[in-house]
Amino acid sequence: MNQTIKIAAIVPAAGIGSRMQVGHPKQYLKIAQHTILEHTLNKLTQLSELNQIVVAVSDSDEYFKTLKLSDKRILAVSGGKERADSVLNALLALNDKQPDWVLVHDAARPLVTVHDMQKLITQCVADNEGGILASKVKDTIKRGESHSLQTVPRGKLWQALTPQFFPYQALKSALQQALKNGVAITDEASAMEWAQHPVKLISGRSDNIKITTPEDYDLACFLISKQQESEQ
Ligand SMILES: Nc1ccn([C@@H]2O[C@H](COP(=O)(O)OP(=O)(O)OP(=O)(O)O)[C@@H](O)[C@H]2O)c(=O)n1
Ligand SMILES: C[C@](O)(CO)[C@H](O)COP(=O)(O)O
Repeated sequence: MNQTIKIAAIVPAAGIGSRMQVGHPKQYLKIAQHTILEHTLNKLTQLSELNQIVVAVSDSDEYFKTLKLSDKRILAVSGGKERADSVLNALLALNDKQPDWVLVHDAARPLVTVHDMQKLITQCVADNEGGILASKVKDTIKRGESHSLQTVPRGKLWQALTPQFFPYQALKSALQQALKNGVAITDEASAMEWAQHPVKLISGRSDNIKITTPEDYDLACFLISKQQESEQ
């Protein structure tokens, strides 16, 4: 990796975790003695390619300051109303650092592997194109509400994961313009697609799950124990 390339990570961690139904932000649920956010940051801090790690936290967050985070690259900024607002706040906070690339990774995805993140970075930098980790759809997909209306052809369907990795200036501009135009943005790639920038699809592990509901938490507890066993 060219050492002159400046890469910053952004961790959206300002959500309330309503679908987890635990009464506090899910990123502070404990798994194997550490919070989900700490597990996620532990993965990111293994990337020597990162110059900064900007964590977007809610202004009402009382938990982040209690974490024992020793990595000097970690910086907290205010999150926003929606995930995209939190990411944009973090992008604006990086204005003085002017990174070349940003790696945006959900706090709620602690299962990501360092290998997958390095693969994403390497392939995007080599091709000078932004991209995302994604997992090819494996199930039959139906469209409908109470009844199936259609079986959706799945040959070209992917589940978007994170990290999502884009040139800093292009992403900041695309996200600002997309939000100003009222575009529905649920990930960084949707803003880049709207702005007609390329979005590479880099195959990532399907167990890089987003912990959203109670059953995701139970699965993540098992998966993290397996990851820790394999690291011993
Ligand atoms: N205003 C927001 C909303 C979400 N996130 C972050 O974006 C990631 C993915 O969002 P999601 O899984 O939807 O988390 P929540 O919004 O907390 O969950 P819910 O939708 O169930 O409330 C999470 O790490 C979450 O903390 C954020 O930084 N700022
Ligand atoms: C960014 C993301 O994790 C990609 O799948 C997803 O869009 C986040 O969606 P959420 O509704 O904010 O959890």
